Amino acid sequence: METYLTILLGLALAEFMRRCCYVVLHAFTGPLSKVPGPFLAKFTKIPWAMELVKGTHFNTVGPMFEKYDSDIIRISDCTSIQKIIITDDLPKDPMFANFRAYPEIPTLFLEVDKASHKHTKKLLSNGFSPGYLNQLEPLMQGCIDKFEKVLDSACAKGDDFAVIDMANTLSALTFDVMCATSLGGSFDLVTSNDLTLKKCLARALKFASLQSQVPWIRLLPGFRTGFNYLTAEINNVVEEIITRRRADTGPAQKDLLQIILDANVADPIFFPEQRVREEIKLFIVAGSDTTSMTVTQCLLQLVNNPRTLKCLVEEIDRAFPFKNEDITFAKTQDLQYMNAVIYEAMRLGMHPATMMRYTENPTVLSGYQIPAKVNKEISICGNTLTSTQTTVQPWAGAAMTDPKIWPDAKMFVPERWLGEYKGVVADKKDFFSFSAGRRGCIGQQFAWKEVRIIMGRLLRRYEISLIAGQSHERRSHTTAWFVQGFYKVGVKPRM
Ligand code: HEM
Repeated sequence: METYLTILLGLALAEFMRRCCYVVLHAFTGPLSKVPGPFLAKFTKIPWAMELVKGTHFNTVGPMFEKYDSDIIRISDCTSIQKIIITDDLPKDPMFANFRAYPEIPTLFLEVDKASHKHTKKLLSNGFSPGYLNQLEPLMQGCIDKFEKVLDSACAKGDDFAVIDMANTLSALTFDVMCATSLGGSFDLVTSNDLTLKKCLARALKFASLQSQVPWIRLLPGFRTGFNYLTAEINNVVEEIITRRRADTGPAQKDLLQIILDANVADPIFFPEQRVREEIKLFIVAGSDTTSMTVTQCLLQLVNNPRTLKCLVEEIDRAFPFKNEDITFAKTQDLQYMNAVIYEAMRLGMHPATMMRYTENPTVLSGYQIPAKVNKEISICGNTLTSTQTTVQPWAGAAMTDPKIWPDAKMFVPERWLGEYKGVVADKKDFFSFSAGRRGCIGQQFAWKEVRIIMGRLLRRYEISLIAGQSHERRSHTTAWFVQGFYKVGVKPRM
């Protein structure tokens, strides 16, 4: 018995030593060994995975760029990012399959196969055509009417001004807008101020991050039950959305929800019943907190930069001289200063970290030869595979605050989008908040309309002010969130 045990231990030790030798050899002679990076990253991905699960990668990778890259090759220069996502249009990293709730059910965002993605995008793009988006305006305006009522009633209670948690109120508003315009009806969260769904979505996204880094977690007993428990509220909302529409005997609808349901009827193999649910969840996630965070980011910058706030309010007052004038998609579209404020707030604060691609052929990025073939083990949906790719991750946050491209890169200067600033005119090709190319944001025009109209209506009717002493620290699990859990702004009706 003792001999068997010794042999077994010997074999385990030999295997351990073999793996260690492989890792060391790979670190110093492998195809990526010449690409600079933190020393530890040559041997293990664990520190990075921990950052990702905590949501702090967002804050820590930036400083790493000043010195390093790492074993996923992070690319921080604008030209190489354009090459990755537009010119070469590299395929999406298979690792994204690990983010799926069900390994075999993709969504538009989590589809990694080029042909299937193209097919899905074609199916869903009718829900984003310019003509169709314009028809959504009354529904969007209806949600903002309710937002104004909430602000009015808070202001009526306050002596001087009301303190509004804009991060959460706007999150409720954009959730309502998404459901009202595209998913069959608002849940009026802005009025109820119910944060249950928001918390549920945040839990689900955090869990998806964990699952992407530790894919075998799915194999644990009770995993599915636990996950369903964590996401119960959002699952109920999705069921309600589907049941409501399927029971509707009124005139046929043509919204995004109907497009998704029709895709299931037309091809239940490509678009099974569970996929209907997953796509609806995707649009709720992709289309609400991204937009609310953008508006919050604009407000945060404006209350901290009174001169800019004054210029923007003046522009809005010139365009809408009468307080009760309709503030519409069409009339806000050409507000130059407003557009510049939104671009600049997004440049500083909306940095997608999800644009991972892989190199099919050897390619030069940021001056380094990146091989197409790196033998490394990756885990996809719980199965370990030997991958023959190099993952490249465009790091938009570093590119959009690169001092070589943006003078006073860390400062909020909307004027750079209106003409020359310190000898440089901002180039929209270097702006990646919506990504770009084939995998760029399908909801970009939807978001622009929504952000402009919320900002226009808010600043035309209310004076906003800084509530000092708040933390701006954020974390990210696919979408960003404030560590303090809120962002407060002072609000007072304008005379
Ligand atoms: C200001 C608000 C928004 C921002 C900053 C934003 C940003 C982004 C970014 C960066 C991507 C690419 C992610 C990647 O490649 O990994 C993306 C994709 C996507 N966005 Fe948005 N988005 C916003 C609003 C919206 C809205 C309103 C919708 C829907 C109504 C939406 C739906 C989607 C979808 C479905 C994808 C996946 C597209 C694909 O993979 O083909 N987004 N978004």
